[in-house]
Amino acid sequence: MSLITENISKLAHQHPPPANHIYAYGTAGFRTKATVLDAVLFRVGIIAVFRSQKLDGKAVGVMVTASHNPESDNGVKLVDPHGDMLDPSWEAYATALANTPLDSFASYCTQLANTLKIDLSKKANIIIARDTRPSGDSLLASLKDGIHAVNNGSVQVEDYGLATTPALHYLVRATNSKGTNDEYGEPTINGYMDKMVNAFNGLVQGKPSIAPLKVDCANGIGAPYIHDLNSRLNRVDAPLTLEPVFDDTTAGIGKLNNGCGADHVKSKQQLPVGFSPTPNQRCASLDGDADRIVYYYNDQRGNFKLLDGDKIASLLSVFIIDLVDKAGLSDTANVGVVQTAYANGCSSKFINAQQVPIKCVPTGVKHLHHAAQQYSVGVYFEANGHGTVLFSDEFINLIKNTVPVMPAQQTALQQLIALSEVANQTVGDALSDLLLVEAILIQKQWGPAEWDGLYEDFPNRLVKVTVPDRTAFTTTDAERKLVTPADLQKEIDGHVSKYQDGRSFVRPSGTEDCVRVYAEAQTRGQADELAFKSTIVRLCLEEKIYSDQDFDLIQVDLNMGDNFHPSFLAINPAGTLPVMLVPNAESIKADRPVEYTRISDTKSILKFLSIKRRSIPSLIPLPHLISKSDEFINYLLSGEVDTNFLMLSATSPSELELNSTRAVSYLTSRQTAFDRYRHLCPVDRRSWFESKSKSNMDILDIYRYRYIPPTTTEYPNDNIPSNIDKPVEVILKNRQDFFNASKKTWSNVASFLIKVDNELSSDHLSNTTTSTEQREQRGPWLLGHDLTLVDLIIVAFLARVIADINGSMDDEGLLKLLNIVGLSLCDSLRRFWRSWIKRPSFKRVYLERVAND
Ligand SMILES: CC(=O)N[C@H]1[C@@H](OP(=O)(O)O)O[C@H](CO)[C@@H](O)[C@@H]1O
Repeated sequence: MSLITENISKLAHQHPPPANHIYAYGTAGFRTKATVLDAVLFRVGIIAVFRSQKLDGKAVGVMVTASHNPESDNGVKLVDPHGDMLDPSWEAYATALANTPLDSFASYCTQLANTLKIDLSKKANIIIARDTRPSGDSLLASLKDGIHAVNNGSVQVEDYGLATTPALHYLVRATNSKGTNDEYGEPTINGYMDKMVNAFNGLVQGKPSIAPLKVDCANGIGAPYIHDLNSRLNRVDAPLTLEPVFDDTTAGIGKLNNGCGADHVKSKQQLPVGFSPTPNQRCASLDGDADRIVYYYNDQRGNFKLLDGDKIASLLSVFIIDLVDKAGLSDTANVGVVQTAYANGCSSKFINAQQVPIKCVPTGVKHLHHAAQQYSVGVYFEANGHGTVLFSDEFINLIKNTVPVMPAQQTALQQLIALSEVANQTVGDALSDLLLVEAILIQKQWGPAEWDGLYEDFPNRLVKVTVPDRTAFTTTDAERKLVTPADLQKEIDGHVSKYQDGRSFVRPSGTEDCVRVYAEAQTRGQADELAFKSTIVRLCLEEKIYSDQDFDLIQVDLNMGDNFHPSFLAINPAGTLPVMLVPNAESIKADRPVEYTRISDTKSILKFLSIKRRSIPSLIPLPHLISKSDEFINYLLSGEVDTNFLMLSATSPSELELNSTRAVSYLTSRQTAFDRYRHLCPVDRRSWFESKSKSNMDILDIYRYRYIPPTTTEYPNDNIPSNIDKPVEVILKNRQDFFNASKKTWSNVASFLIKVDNELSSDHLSNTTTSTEQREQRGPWLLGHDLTLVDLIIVAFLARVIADINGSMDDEGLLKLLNIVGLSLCDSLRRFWRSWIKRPSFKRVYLERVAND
């Protein structure tokens, strides 16, 4: 037996493994109850030395942490010399070593060293650190025992004590690259902080400050780091201040990740326990080793709003793609986003709409990291907030060597360089992500609601299911489809097909003994997305019994500004909905490419649909009632009671505040669409496009600047943001005009409802006065017994306005509307509404979606 084998054997016996325990080096290294980890840590010490020796003495890292798990857990993971995760081929050796019986352990080590052709006399360099868990100290001692078991006198250990996981990754890369052409930074914690903070300062220099950020440190190692970061940021005129909370790192009192931290916030979709931020206060939570971060806020109505890894990736990718554009590099560089199956469908839709490619990979950061390396700039994030932005070496060379020809290009290049230095290039890093997000928010002067407004998440659920054997579940297509158990996927598909935009998948967890079931569907707030005029057409299709085979229904997402996309403008240059394309029969018969006729005004579409289905009762009014019908239809389509404006309207400062979240969200995503599609807009539509963009921006400004007090003398001056780009008088005047226009529109609604109610209770079938009884019998529709187009238009209007005031599609909903506009009674209108809500067409267009919620 060699001296080393003897030494390993002797020390291994001081760290015996517990009986009947199987360990696996999973997505996050070894992770389990701290009480059964002693032997694992010892053995990881040995594999770390082997790894370093195999790589000619390059430094490898060992981090002792169980990240977001409870305080009683612990874990360990290895870091390769470039600062990334352990090479997957070595995960199997680590697993084998951890599970080898004590008696054969020393000989297995020698055998493994032989197989891997490791020269045990070579030097090794190990960098270690741990998080704040009470078990950390003794586990670190076991790790050191393992390292020294292979010590031939040339094994170097650098112990950084308490550190975050990403800082350790940084230290490993910085140590190995020191003195080379690719020097990553000073290999100290100070160097790590300095690199990020200096680059951040460059990004925000001269920008006005934004509100302080509350940072929940999960009572973990992030706490001292956030305090340190704050003191580094805290210079005169600093645009950012951090306010740490949950920063008690006293070990052993059970506070770590308990009721706080990123995992609590993300998985429970709740604030940390006992934390009550003020409305619109920007907050962030780190996890126990500060490699994850999620943001959130409570809106004005007290609703909790999560800004998770998907929202962070969206914010970053939009910002970066814009800089790459401005730097004149869009043709040479590719920006991509990497997500997992857990990414919310809306985030993928949003990112796709920015023409940024998305790659979906299996869960686990190593997969994301690897895929992101394929892009010039790869943004990767798990929905849980673990991620970063990778800049390829070629791209870094490109931005450093491009000679700018314009000041804007120079700024963009400088900002890209700074971003690449703020972003941790080795692993997801809560601190670095925080600085990236904050730099963008400072540049845009955005609060959380504006950021949140990029898109609205599909509602979703993530459920853990304990099964007897999770290995029975195997998947394909980046874990989005089950291969086994047989037929389960078919069943899932069957369920999913019943939901619009539904998506669901089941996969075995890589870190816990369970399978995870994820589901999302487009069920909330759909009424908002429904264009009033488009639902009239859908009602008409239902009333005239058109089947699915008769038409293709394509939904255009107004929330995302899809109606300003060049492909939509090619169909309808007016950018309005609905629009109908009717294939030209001659072209079909002549067997040439099908030509279409476009019908883009609601009235003509309705007439077309009604006339084409003659066998079914006509919706066209009798000739002598046409002018009456037109009077109502023309009014509703005239814009006097514009439903899109009503949705955004506010008649007073308090309503402005109350509506701000929804309005800012809607207006910001539209503004993003304008900015995105501007250069693609056909020349002859440019001035129209700009006027649309301007009126959108004007209303957005009214909401964004809602904090500016009406008379500046009454309030302290610091209530006025220093970055406003309009004179205060103009802002105040626009706001007042907006209140007036809102009041006028709502009063038009009231007058219109009274008019409809009067009309419904009058008799225009004959000039003779009818008794009340006869009136009751004359049918609930506006023109009498027969349902006509005007009824469709009125009910679609009612449904849209009721949805916008969060009313229900029943009697209560109408009463709520009547109450808001100050009307009572309106019996005939209520009867009209009740008749509608019973109709199958109404149920299909409005209620089936709600039922899915
Ligand atoms: C749904 C989810 O959040 N899964 C987490 C969790 O993996 P599972 O394989 O799902 O247990 O832990 C991993 C390691 O921290 C993390 O990368 C991953 O995102």
